Amino acid sequence: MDEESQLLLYVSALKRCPSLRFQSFHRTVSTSKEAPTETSTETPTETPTEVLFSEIRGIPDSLKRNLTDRGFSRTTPVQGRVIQEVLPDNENAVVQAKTGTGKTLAFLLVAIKDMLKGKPSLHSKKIHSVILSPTRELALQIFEEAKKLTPGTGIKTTFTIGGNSKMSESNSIRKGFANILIATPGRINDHLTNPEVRNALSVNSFVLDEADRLMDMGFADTIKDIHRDVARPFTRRLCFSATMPPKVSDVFEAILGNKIKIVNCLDPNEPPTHERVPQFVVKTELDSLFHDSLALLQELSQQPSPRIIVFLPTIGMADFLADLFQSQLDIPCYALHSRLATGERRRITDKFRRAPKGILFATDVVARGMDFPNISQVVQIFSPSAVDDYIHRIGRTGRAGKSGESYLVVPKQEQYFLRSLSELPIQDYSVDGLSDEEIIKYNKNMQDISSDMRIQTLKTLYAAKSQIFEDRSQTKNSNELVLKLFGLEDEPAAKQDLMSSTYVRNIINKSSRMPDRKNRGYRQTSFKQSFRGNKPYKRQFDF
Ligand SMILES: Nc1ncnc2c1ncn2[C@@H]1O[C@H](COP(=O)(O)OP(=O)(O)OP(=O)(O)O)[C@@H](O)[C@H]1O
Repeated sequence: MDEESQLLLYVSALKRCPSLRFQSFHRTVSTSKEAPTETSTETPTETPTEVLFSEIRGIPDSLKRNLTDRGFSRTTPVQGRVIQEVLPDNENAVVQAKTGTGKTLAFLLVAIKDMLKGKPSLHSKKIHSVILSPTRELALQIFEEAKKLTPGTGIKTTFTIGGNSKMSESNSIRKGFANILIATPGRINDHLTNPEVRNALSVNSFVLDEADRLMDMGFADTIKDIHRDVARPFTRRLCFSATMPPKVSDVFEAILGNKIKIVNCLDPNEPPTHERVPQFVVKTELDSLFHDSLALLQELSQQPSPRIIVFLPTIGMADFLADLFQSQLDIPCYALHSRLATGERRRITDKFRRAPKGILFATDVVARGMDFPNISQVVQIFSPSAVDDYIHRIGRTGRAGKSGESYLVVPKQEQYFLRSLSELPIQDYSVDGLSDEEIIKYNKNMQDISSDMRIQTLKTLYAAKSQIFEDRSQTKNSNELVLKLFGLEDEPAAKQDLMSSTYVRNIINKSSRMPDRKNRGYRQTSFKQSFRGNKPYKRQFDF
């Protein structure tokens, strides 16, 4: 079968097989003459994947010095594969490797090599590499990585992200202070309406980090628009992520065209998460979810250097639990989400990054790509929206060969989600309950939070977790349990306030109209209305 049909076979297979992931392919559908075009389900290639940076040809001594200064002597497997299979030529590539394995440095090395073109340093006022990130925090992190990598190369790096001064960004670009531009999609798309910015482009590499997330976040058309404005015939397109579900294939086709090299570092015989990250599940009742979460965090806080990230389903929940738990956890608690101003987000991110111990209560704004050093545990309270989210969240710990642990605290109403994790090595875990004294303190802390705040937070939970309340056989019970969870069971005014929300009422009424869950295949609710009324619900991405 010729190479062109290999590629068509591959992309159409991606569309046909919903469960297909790149694991079953490696170095496939490359239409480059010199690379093999076999389609195989074997384990990744035997190419030696960990090479010494000092032995790599094609990167200048200044770059090698900067790597040594970072304490990096040899590549990680994904870096080794990318350096040997992607760096030498100018092909587009899709690279998949587990979380925390050094994908950032891999694509930066390619971008730098592509713009230096064999010269030891660059003297240019043009943008030669555009790197897209789904979140501001990740864009800033990539920016910091690039700045540490480029001293002595003449390469200048800048970023454009929402919440940052657009004028200063535009000046940097127009005055030629940017050869590498790291951006979030919305902001760069704004800048590209400026002809002076477009004239500054001579892009050798167009990189999508967390590529599947970028295409999944409703950005697909924006990504295509940016690609149309940024890419030139000589531009190399690179897509990187730990997960690459097939739903991104049509956008891939639009961006990657018909010359794709697939570099897959996942072993199909291994789970997609780190074997170094033991995974546990705490099964709990809805009304004791906070109690059990607090008890777990108290237990984890006793270890020598507890640095924990707790993922919550909504912004309100992140703020609420950081506030509620702080006085019963003897380590600093931080809340991070997209409703904070960019400056505040940077301050909290930096503070937690430097803290010897602490707990970061966050939404998925830090679920992907974020590299906080020495995260001892990841705790997810409520189930994530999808298996990929579960994998990326876990990937915040166990990075760069370090150890870590993962805990999922899930109420009975969401334990169906565990079926989608059945291939992962998750063990049951039970926490010791809070002592009577701690329960008294907890209840006081809960009552110290205004019932308005508790109601508002509870409403966000209805919005994000409507499926918990849709099951008619459990709705009445679930409504009572969440009121108890928020200490509102004895506050009729609060119940009244909750029921005054159109959205909440619609969910509860909807469940009364729906057949019992046992008579219908469970499906993820794609709710039609925001809880602020009958406006069409636009999935709010918290980034
Ligand atoms: N060659 C190397 N040697 C040692 N450490 C490395 C090397 N390359 C990267 N690292 C470190 O490994 C950690 C993870 O790197 P990085 O954040 O790029 O992983 P990733 O694969 O992009 O993760 P994610 O999938 O979560 O985005 C970082 O702390 C980075 O500094």
